[in-house]
This record gives sequence, C-alpha cells and structure tokens, in this order.
Amino acid sequence: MTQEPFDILFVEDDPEFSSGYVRWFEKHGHSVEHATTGQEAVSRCDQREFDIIVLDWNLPGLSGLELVQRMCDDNPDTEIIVLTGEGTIEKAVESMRRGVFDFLSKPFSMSGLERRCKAALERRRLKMENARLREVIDRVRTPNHQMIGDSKPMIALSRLIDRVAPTDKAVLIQGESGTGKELVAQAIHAGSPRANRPLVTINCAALPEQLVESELFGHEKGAFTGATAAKPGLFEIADQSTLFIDEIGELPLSLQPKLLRVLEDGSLRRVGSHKERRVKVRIVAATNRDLQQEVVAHRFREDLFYRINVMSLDLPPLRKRTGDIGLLVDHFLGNDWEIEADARAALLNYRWPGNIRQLINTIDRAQILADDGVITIEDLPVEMTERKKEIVSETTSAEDRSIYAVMRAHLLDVLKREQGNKTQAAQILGVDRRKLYRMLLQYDIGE
Ligand SMILES: Nc1ncnc2c1ncn2[C@@H]1O[C@H](COP(=O)(O)OP(=O)(O)OP(=O)(O)O)[C@@H](O)[C@H]1O
Repeated sequence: MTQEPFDILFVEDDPEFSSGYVRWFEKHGHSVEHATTGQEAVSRCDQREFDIIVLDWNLPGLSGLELVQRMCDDNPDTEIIVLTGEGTIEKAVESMRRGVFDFLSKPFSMSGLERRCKAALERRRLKMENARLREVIDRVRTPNHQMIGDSKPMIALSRLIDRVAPTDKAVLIQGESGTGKELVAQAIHAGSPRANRPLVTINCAALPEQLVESELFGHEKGAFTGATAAKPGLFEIADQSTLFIDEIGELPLSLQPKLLRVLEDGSLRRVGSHKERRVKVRIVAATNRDLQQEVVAHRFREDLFYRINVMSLDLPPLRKRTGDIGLLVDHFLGNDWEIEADARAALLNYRWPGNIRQLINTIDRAQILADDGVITIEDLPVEMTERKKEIVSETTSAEDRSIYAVMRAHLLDVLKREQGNKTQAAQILGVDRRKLYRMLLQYDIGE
C-alpha cells in the first residue's frame, strides 16, 4: 500500500474534532483542508480536487444523505469516507450504495482513519490506472520499440535518447512523416522512470479543434452538446506518466495558453469547470512542421515553443540514411522471405518520401502479391521500378542488355508471337494471367 501523502478535505462542524484531525494529518505529511458545513464543502470541491473527503454525517443544513449524494455526484474521482456519531447499518449501506468508499463510527483512532484513507487512495489509483489502461488499449498501434538502423544519424539519435529518457525534461521530436517520431517517443518513455505506467498519446491533427480541448483537458457533464457524462482529459490520464502530443504544430492558437499553463505549473481545468486540478506529466511532442517557422508566422506561441523545446531530437528522412534501407528491408521481410537482387536494388535506390511507413507498406503489399516466398521486381509499385527504369536508361549503352530491357523485349516478343493472346502468352512465360497483367504494367507495355 502506498505511503504517499494525500490531499484531504475534512467536513466536520465540531471544532474540537476538526482541529484534532487537521493537526494529526498535517503532522503526518498530508495536505489538509477543513470545511464546517456541507455548503462550504461543496464550494471547496468546486475550486479544486481532493484525493479524499472525510465527511461527517450530521452537519447543519443539508441532510447526511443529501450531502453524500451531492459529493459523490460532483466528485466522481474522489474517494469519500463518512463519519457518524451513531453508526447504523442502514446509513452505511445507503451511503455505500451511493458510491462512498467507507463508513466509520465515532469514536475511532486517527491511525485507523489514516489506514482507511490509504486504502481509499489505493482504490482511487486503481480506478485511474484502469482508465489509463483502457485508454492505452484503445490507442495501441504498434507495441514495438525496436529501432532499426546503424547509420551515423541513428547511432547519434540512440545516444541522445539514452541521455534524455531518464530525465523529466520536455522533448520535441522533429521529422518528416513516417520517420519514426512516435517510435522515438515510445523509446523515451520506455527508458524513463515512468515506464511502468502507460504512455498516453494524442494526435492534434486527427481531431477537430473543439475535441482537442476536451480530449486534452477533459470536460464536465453538460459542458457542451453531447457531453452526457463528465470525462477526464488525457493530462489527467497521463498523471505521473508521459503524454505524447503528436503533430503539436496543429494545436489551435486558442488552446496554446491552456497548454502552456499546465506545462508551467501542472494545473488545469476541465472544459465547463472552475475546479483546478493538478497533474505531473512529462511531455514529449512531435511535429513534421518547422515549429520555429510557425513561431515567426505567429501560428505558434514563442513561450510555448521554448517550453516544449527543452531538448529537441531531429529524425533524418530515410533518403539521408540510405545505409539503413537494407537493414529495414530485411527486418520487415522476416526470415521466411527472399527478395530478388533487382527488386532489392529498386528499394535501395528509391527516395522514400513516406519514409519507413511507406517502406513497411511496400513490403506488406509485395508479400501479398508475391508467389512462393520470393519478392520479385513485379511485386513492387510501379513508381519504384520506374525509378529503376530511369536508372537503367541513365546507365546503359545503346545496346541495352539490362534485365529490364531484356525482360521487356522478351515479353513483347512472346505477345507478338501469340498475337496478343494473354492466356497463351502467360502459359509460355510460365506465369498465371494475374501475374502477366502485373508484368505488362511493370514493363510499360500497353494493350
Ligand atoms: N528505426 C525504425 N526501425 C524500425 N521501425 C521503424 C523505425 N522508425 C519507424 N519505424 C516504424 O515505421 C512506422 C512509422 O513510424 P512512426 O509512426 O513512429 O512515424 P512518425 O514520424 O510518427 O509518423 P507521422 O508523422 O506520420 O505520425 C511505424 O510502424 C514504426 O514502428
């Protein structure tokens, strides 16, 4: 069970009791506030969030049950312990039914109350952890932190990741789409003391502006049309962990001050709420825009830029580390596949504008098209082999003996002999009709 201090609100009208609680809990390192009426308790909880509320059943004003109901409804993330002078089973059962964590009859020992508070805190943690795990299960795409590449820039990058990961510093990852920014964020989180908690991710480009705010900061019930229940934001879900903000360059200007505030002092308010909440979150952000340029163009706040850019990692595009292409091809092909030399050459020579994501998709597609576990040049998209064709035509002499030219001439020859009959041509070539059609496309042979 945790020994961490907690934030607690005592709601008790008897001054003798309340000063006793406050002194005892403060002495044991907890942060304590005190209210003497139900109404005061409600307004305190409006201002800020507590881990635990210890509530006396007999207060002036609202009845015990009314107050319990109100506190449970308004503070779904806070655990509530009810105290009473004359404990009855009915009250206990009714309170528990409404969501109260525990019920304690006076008199009780302070250490007994502290034990119950710790158990309550543990339940709160578990609930938050559950919410986090659900979030992560929803968001998990590739649970793979393995970064392939032994080019100079990749070795330098790995070193930087090792340095920066164990710190709490904000990191900005910059690079073209598909270069592995999310993978780097996962590696930073995995190497940090927060690694036992899930990495929480948001992609600012994937959501409309109004949704980004409620996703990041949460919302209260009724905050806007469709907000049928209160929902914690990703900052709350990522408390004590890492929040990966992908495509931060797309974050609307109107939300940037709110992000700046939570980065500065860890405080935030859900949409539709006055209540201040506190979180401890490490930020890793990524962008494929030039953020400095965005600052100059007044689309990104300069103060926010400096906050998130404590440490910046630049991911080189694949065309600037061509030495890694072969390794990546072998890795994504797997052990059961082979690739013919001209197909490999086409991959090595391609410029990969979509970087590693495009390379993975290309290999997936080729594996679907290929026969017998061997990838041939016909299994690659035409733009890659067009390039190969360019290379061939750039490098061959008048008497063109390249594989490409020889194959094309042979295909034309067979088709001519069979008077364009594709079924017969395929038979002679020893391929099926599907493959013949792909070859015609590949070798630029029209109908
Ligand atoms: N060095 C690498 N080794 C192995 N796989 C990699 C590497 N870099 C990226 N990948 C893989 O490439 C794919 C794309 O990477 P990722 O999603 O991290 O890119 P990104 O830069 O975040 O893209 P975007 O900007 O479009 O969001 C993922 O499947 C990822 O696992």
